[in-house]
Amino acid sequence: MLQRGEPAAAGEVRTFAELGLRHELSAALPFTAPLEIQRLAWPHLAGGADAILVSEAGSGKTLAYLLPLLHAMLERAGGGEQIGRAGGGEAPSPSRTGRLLLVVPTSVLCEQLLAQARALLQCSPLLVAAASCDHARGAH
Ligand SMILES: Nc1ncnc2c1ncn2[C@@H]1O[C@H](COP(=O)(O)OP(=O)(O)OP(=O)(O)O)[C@@H](O)[C@H]1O
Repeated sequence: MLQRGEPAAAGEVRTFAELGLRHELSAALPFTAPLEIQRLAWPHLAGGADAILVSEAGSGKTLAYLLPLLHAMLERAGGGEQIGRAGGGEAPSPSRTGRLLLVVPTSVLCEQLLAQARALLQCSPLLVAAASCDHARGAH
């Protein structure tokens, strides 16, 4: 479990580039500097470890898990090569990238996460989709 105030394993990095975030993702990101929870989470989640992220509301947890997990998928698909949408290339198969399943408790959060993931993936060939069971079950 990672708590606020713990020293970042990645050191006092100041930018996402210093964390090693792939260009396909950083190019789509409106920020250059990671927030504290994003610095703390990075080495664990990008390295494939399990982690529970704990910090106050609005502290940046969404990108803290989304960026390293998408980064890891692109690493599996492209290794050191940048892979992009240029030329209309096909999306890499899930057998190369792995699949990422995000489960959130409400359809509103689902919509917000979908929009954020789509924005982040505008320069990469990964595909994103969402499903909500609100209408089918009358519950989230
Ligand atoms: N590196 C960053 N630099 C500046 N702003 C950021 C950064 N990362 C995220 N934000 C912004 O911070 C705000 C809060 O982010 P986010 O919703 O991910 O927080 P959260 O911890 O998941 O909140 P909650 O606990 O309410 O779900 C958003 O407006 C987001 O765009």
